[in-house]
Amino acid sequence: MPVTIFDIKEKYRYQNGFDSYLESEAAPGALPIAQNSPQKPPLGLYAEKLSGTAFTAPRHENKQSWLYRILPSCSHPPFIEVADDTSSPESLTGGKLHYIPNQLRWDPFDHASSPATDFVSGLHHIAGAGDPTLKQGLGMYIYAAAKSMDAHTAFYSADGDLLIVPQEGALDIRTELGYLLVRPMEICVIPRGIRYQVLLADPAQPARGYALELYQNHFALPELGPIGSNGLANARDFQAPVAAFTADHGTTAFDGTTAYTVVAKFNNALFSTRQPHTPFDVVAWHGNYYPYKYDLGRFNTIGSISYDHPDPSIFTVLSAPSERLGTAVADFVIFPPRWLVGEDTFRPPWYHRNTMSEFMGLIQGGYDAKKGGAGGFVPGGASLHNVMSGHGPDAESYEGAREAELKPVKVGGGSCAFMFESCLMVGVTEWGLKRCRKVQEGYSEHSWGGVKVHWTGAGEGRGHLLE
Ligand SMILES: O=C(O)Cc1cc(O)ccc1O
Ligand SMILES: [Fe+2]
Repeated sequence: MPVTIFDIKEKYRYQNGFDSYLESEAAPGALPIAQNSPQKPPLGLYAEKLSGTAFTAPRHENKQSWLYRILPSCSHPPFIEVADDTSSPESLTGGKLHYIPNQLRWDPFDHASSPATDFVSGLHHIAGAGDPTLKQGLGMYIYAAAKSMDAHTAFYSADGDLLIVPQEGALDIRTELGYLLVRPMEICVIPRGIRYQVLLADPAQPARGYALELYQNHFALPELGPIGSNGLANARDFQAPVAAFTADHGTTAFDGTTAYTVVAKFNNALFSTRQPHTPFDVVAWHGNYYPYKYDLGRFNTIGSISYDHPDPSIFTVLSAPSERLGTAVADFVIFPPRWLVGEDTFRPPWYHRNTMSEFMGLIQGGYDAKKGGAGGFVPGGASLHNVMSGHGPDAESYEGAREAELKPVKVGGGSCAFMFESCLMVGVTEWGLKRCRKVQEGYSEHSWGGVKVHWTGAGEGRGHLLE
């Protein structure tokens, strides 16, 4: 049957709200009224709770959802570890982490080299910190997929919440809780444990992008302080799916004729099991633990309308707090097109050494502090400026901005860079340093080797006490 616009609209209906309490049923009467687990849930469904925080987490942090499904997700044979050959391009494990103070930049990462590579086999661990077994830290990933995941395969991660940033190719993501269409310039978050399948929205358009896995805590909207009650990413612009299910449940859960594969990411290793029933059999759900998407074009950018370049925290879309107030394990920050009007101001980012680490990527266009083109900072590439690794505009961008006429300028029309910023020192995997073969030789020399001396003062000096 040809797919019609009506089908597409039905498939991608959303409910709006960040951290809201939502509910959806794909068959009338599937949600129990006024209780969660009746003796016999409606329509012969099973009730299953999915928790995203400890049962006893404070109310304002508590995240749970109730799923009403045809069969419970425990009904599967044991998981078996998938052999991981780290020399294979399909290896998720990036290898040991290397901690180095040098500035690093990567050319655009390759698209999938094999037509058989899907989202899971094309997911590469590039950098990270901490440990999923301790639920501490984060992992950063690059993905490249040439094809949709098999229609009978679902994936989940026990390691954390995955923030996906498509750079090329729209993703049609089927989750247990419903569908999300995520195009470049949109992002989504799939919480820990939720099973999903990543399909290419256009099978002719291979997908490539970035991802961040949060081993601890969950993303929240940043505080707005004096900005007030609206601004940056507004809660109502986050979209959650509506329930969508298929009734394909085999005969018994353990009969030999297995039809569906479930792949689990567990401590950065992959395990799989096969079961006769589809994991996408959730007929209804309610709760505040759900996958969501956000269109970066809806970001309400705020900046200086007087002078000086503010901290990039004003561009924070989502923030995952650490235990320390105001300090994030992971901030997701974007640099969208915006007006620069600052008077007597060096408008690009200042030179800096940061206690936080900064992993940056470019979704489209250019970035005002770095030259583009071959060997520059280009879409699909990345950079890492680790804890206290000095950086800032390259020499060329500095000279340009120093001399620029300070009229109002729209910077970055049609462009969008982003940053995964973390309070943790970030290690780079073997894949990131070597196997991907994208590290730019001489990045720091090309960028800052040529910074000019503009000093106009004397050859020596010493501070004097005021008399
Ligand atoms: O390093 C970067 O390009 C990211 C960045 C941007 C900015 O406007 C201020 C500080 C900062 O780290
Ligand atoms: Fe920076």
